[in-house]
Amino acid sequence: MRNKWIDLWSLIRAGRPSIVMLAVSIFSALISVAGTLWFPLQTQRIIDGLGLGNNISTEIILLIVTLVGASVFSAISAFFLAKVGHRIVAELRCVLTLKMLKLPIASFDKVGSGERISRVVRDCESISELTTNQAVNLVTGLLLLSGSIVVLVLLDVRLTITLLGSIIAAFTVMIPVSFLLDGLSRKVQDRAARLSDLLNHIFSEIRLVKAFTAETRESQRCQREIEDLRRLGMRVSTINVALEPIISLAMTVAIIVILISGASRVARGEITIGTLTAFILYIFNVATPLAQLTNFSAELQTAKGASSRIQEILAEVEEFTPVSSPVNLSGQILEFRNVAFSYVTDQRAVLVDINMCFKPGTTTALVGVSGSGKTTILSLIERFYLPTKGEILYGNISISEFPLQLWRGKIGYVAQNAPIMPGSVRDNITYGLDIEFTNQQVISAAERAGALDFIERMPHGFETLLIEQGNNLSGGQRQRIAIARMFLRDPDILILDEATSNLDSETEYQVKSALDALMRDRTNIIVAHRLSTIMDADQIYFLDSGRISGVGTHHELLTSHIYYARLVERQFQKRKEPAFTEPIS
Ligand SMILES: Nc1ncnc2c1ncn2[C@@H]1O[C@H](COP(=O)(O)OP(=O)(O)OP(=O)(O)O)[C@@H](O)[C@H]1O
Repeated sequence: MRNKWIDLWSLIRAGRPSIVMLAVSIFSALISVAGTLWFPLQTQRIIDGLGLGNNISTEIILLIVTLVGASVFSAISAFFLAKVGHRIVAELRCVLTLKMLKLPIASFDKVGSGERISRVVRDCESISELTTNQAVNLVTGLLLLSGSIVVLVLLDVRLTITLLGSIIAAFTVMIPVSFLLDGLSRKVQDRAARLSDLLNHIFSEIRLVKAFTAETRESQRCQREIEDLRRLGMRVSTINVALEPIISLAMTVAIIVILISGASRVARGEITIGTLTAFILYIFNVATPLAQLTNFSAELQTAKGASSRIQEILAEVEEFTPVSSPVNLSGQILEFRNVAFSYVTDQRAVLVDINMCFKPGTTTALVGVSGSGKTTILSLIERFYLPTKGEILYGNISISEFPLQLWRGKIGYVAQNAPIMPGSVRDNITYGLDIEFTNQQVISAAERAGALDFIERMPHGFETLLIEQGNNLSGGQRQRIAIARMFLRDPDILILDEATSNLDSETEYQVKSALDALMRDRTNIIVAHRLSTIMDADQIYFLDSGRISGVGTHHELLTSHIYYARLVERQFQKRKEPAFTEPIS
């Protein structure tokens, strides 16, 4: 079990709080608290002075200066603490985001993106709440409480005991209620997060929802969450509604108790009327910090939970990358030697005894039924995962020995759905490339990818913003943007996960010619779905349940591999009746 205090403290330290700002803030808080402590005493002097018929104008000016000064310094203190707090959170969010980006893909298989977003947004916010508002309250509250008690004891011990007794009695009632409230508030937070997760899923898959006319079903699913949230919210409000009269009743009782016992002592001449007034004013100086401290303890629990979750992520092992590259990373043979692989989330063997060879200047197609392990092979080449057994070699050196950035920089990956990142067309074409490209280079890449025409027709050309997931682009246009990116990247190894979706013949022709140009003189590895691609390949690996069951050219496999022949017939000659009925694997 991790120590939550250490987790929280190390996170706050990781946020690199400014010592100077903290010092300014605490110094201002001290001045403000001194003013707040002083003003009841000043009021006492004014009242007692009035009773004695003294001139009190200087005292009144002093009171005003004290009150205004206390407020100004309280604001300065709160401002600087807030500044420190926000810096801590911003720093934490950056550290956490960078850390998550450095985690291996396997880590994302275990924890979904929704939960990760919640760590960066919500958990960091809890720590922000603690380090900004709550820390301000804690510092000023503790100072005010201890200072008030000292002044009260100096003024009158008996009345102090009466005042503290009545306030503590009131808080004894309030503390369990506020803990109940805290538990409920946390439930509200969790349910709100569930609702936002659900909404996130629904809206990111809005096409699926609409295609299956599932609007009513999804809206009912949301309604259930919204209803639960409403019920919880109502319970919080009911308790709050009950708590407020309890607090004001407790304060009234405390004032009445002080007034009664104080008045009798004034009558006996043991204290002045000014002292009694000061005591009444101090009730607020004692009660307010106590309420703040109760709140602080609840927020502290939330922040401790949040910091443990954040620390869990920070403790995860990042992708391994050696620091130096021993060889020239170009034009070498890429080879799989006895590779086996299983995903950590599912111990099943996904790849078994894979031996493959990809030569520079050739095109290799990976073919097989869905789930046979083609994409997994691409992921291993990209080093998204490490083989469970065996080795992947480049120029006879294990690819795990190359610095990750250098290795991935040699590879160009055109994914099936050609993902688009938020930003302009230009940003997307130059995505992930460190070198600055001239406009002419970007235009030429777009032209070679067959994308220039449609980009120029867009409202702002290369500066047109592509909305989320490239929804303002067609599938073929997205692919051509991805191909243009590859022309700039100029990789040695080109990996293509061919789109399964059908493009119209004109677009397919454009994409194919762009790809042909891109593939020239590279090591091309294609997960192939189109017959034309397969026929053009120099060699084909046929995958069957994670094993290679055939290798050769299209014509060789057609005659030697019955499953290949059947797959070709079934997948690519769809107009004909399938020639067989039994499953392929
Ligand atoms: N992230 C993952 N975690 C666990 N299992 C996975 C993961 N990705 C894929 N698998 C499993 O590994 C096996 C091979 O999947 P893979 O995606 O490599 O197949 P594929 O041949 O590319 O399929 P398709 O042609 O449908 O894309 C499948 O059984 C799949 O369920």
